[in-house]
Amino acid sequence: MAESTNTEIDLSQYPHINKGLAGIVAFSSTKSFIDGEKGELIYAGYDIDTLAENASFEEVCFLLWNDRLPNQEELDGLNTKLQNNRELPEPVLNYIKSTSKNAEPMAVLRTAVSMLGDFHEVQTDDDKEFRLNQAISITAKIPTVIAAFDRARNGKNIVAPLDEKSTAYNFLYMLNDEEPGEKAEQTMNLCLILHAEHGMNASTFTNRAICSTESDMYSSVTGAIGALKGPLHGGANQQVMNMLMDIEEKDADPVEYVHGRLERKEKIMGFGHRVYKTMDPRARILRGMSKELSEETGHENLYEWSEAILKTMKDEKDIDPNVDFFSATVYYSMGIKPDLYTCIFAMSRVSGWTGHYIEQAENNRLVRPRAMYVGEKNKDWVPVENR
Ligand SMILES: CC(=O)SCCNC(=O)CCNC(=O)[C@H](O)C(C)(C)COP(=O)(O)OP(=O)(O)OC[C@H]1O[C@@H](n2cnc3c(N)ncnc32)[C@H](O)[C@@H]1OP(=O)(O)O
Ligand SMILES: O=C([O-])CC(=O)C(=O)O
Repeated sequence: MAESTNTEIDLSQYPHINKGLAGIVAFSSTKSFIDGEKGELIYAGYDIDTLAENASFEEVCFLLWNDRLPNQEELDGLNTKLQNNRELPEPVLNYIKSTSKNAEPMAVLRTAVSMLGDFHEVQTDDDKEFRLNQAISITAKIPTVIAAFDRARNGKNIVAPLDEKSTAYNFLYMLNDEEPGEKAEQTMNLCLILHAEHGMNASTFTNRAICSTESDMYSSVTGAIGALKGPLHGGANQQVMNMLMDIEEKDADPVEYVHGRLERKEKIMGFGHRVYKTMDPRARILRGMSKELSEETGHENLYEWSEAILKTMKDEKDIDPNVDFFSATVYYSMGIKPDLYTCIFAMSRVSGWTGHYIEQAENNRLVRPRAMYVGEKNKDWVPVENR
């Protein structure tokens, strides 16, 4: 065995270490502000409640890409561009058709967005215009990928995107092959607004780190999708639904169920947040939607269990729900399959990711933090036959 001759770490090289980069401010940004103590969220100057009440997802996209709201002409222009960019290139569609029935939707989305990079827009002289065109193209195509995959894996015909209507309407239309009602469109629009942007979360950080190497937007969004997929981030919404389904299958009492998981030191998905120390304002809005939709669709039990879980988590751990907790029952009430929930998150968050990409590219510095080396040093080389 090689002998270690030096395990001392020169701490002067490392002023501090922040596991998980907690509390580290690495970028300045105009995209969003979060007050974790008050439970406040602002996108480019507008409170989330104001946007939830008044905006369309497309207006939020414009806001995140331009730091201001569009006038009517600009909004019409953006809507037309999004509508005209929804179709997928044939090879991407063929890939989606070729995926296995059991493929993870987020993995398919990640690969499809990566493939879309092969068909990227023509570089224009104006970098900003080029980046905006790419942001529009990716944002327009993600719903088509998700709907096409879901229909292909179920042996159903793939529904071509509409060249009219909102992102929310078109997505539900492609997914179900029927025109959505006004309520369904409004609900989906609201969900897209609520998930669009959230500061330096793990996927946006990943996206900015990739952008900082002067890599392209498709690579950044592909990486971000990979980061969002994990259950500690966007993947939690699917896990919330799995938990509710598990409670149903086991005919369990939700309070005892949560106690059991906490005793086993398991996390309850949809709870806790790195920044919020109170109720996530998006969860507050989604909570109301969940109640209303659960009652309307006869899934009151799921909403009641959610409330029982919320109370137990507050009483036992003083931990509040995050955006992923009530979004699960909202999507369920809309008849959407649980394994698509994180994809719908990505369909919205792509607006924030691409907004941050544009911001990073316009004021770039390579993202390159340090790691504290805690391994050994000065080991002697031992030839392979002697190890
Ligand atoms: C869109 C989003 O990404 S929102 C977040 C979605 N993710 C989830 O819902 C997954 C469940 N939640 C979590 O895992 C965490 O709360 C995170 C990852 C979101 C935040 O993590 P961190 O800021 O690193 O907090 P950390 O995981 O260290 O938790 C602090 C303490 O609270 C506990 N805790 C935090 N969240 C939970 C939870 N959901 N269930 C049970 N205990 C929890 C931890 O066990 C830890 O306790 P300890 O100090 O006794 O060890
Ligand atoms: O901010 C975070 O860490 C996670 C989150 O809520 C989000 O990305 O919406």
